[in-house]
Amino acid sequence: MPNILQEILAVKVQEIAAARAAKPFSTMRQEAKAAPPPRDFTGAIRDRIAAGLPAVIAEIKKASPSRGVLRERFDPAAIAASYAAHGAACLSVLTDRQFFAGSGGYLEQARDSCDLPVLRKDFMLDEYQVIEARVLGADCILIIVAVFCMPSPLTGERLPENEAVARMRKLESLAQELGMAVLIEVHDGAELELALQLCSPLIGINNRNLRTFETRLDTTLQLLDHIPPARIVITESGILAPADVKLMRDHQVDAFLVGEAFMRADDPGVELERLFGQGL
Ligand SMILES: O=C(O)c1ccccc1NCC(=O)[C@H](O)[C@H](O)COP(=O)(O)O
Repeated sequence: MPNILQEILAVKVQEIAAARAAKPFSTMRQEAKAAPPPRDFTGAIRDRIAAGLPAVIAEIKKASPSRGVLRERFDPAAIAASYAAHGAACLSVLTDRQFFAGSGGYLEQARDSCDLPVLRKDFMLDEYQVIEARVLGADCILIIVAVFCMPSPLTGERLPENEAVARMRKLESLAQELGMAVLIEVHDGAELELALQLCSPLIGINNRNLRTFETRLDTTLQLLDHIPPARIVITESGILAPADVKLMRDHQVDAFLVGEAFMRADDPGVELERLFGQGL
């Protein structure tokens, strides 16, 4: 039985093939030149931390495979404006349609309604998606290391480690060439070893196991000591209460990626302040 990540990747492979057939890579490259200039995603996080504040990447997602529909009344522009008014450092917008009810249009609407840098939250496999992210206006892409450690949806074979790293490096260099930041996401020690072979400073530790959905904040605490101080640790998933924020900050984790807690609230920005305290 394929796990959810494998199911998602199988769909991505088809989506990428269809997108490439509809608009070639070279045309997308041209379109990327006309995209709005990138905003400094890493800088926004560093500035918050340097000021002694939590750096919150506030997520915009209508639904998820583990939770179903999170928010019926879904207006990405209004949510982004509320996040900006209540102290978010950056946005994360789900663009996957089939599993998260997202879209590239949501990213554009969110980015247009504020001046925060935006992460395109999707399952990146191919350079085409990186260019597409920039065309949409994204300032950061996500590289999920688990994606490159899975058996391929096409061949059923697992990539050797050096090949997995080479593929991730290709995506990372293209993103950097286009002026975007890269958030590298890991869930365990083996993935972290591969992530540290890339050069982006942003290391996301996903507390959620994307194969089983089990979410444990301990995941961040266990991996922390293995991350060199030059990298910025971002704890992702399952941050629901002020006590979760305190636990992380007590361990010097000051950057957060939060979705569900905000999406379930009447006003996501007000919930951000409630969770992280006023004065952001
Ligand atoms: O959330 C899921 O169900 C999920 C399933 C498969 C792949 C990824 C998935 N989620 C992406 C995320 O990691 C979260 O959107 C993000 O970290 C925010 O988490 P949360 O605050 O718990 O919404």
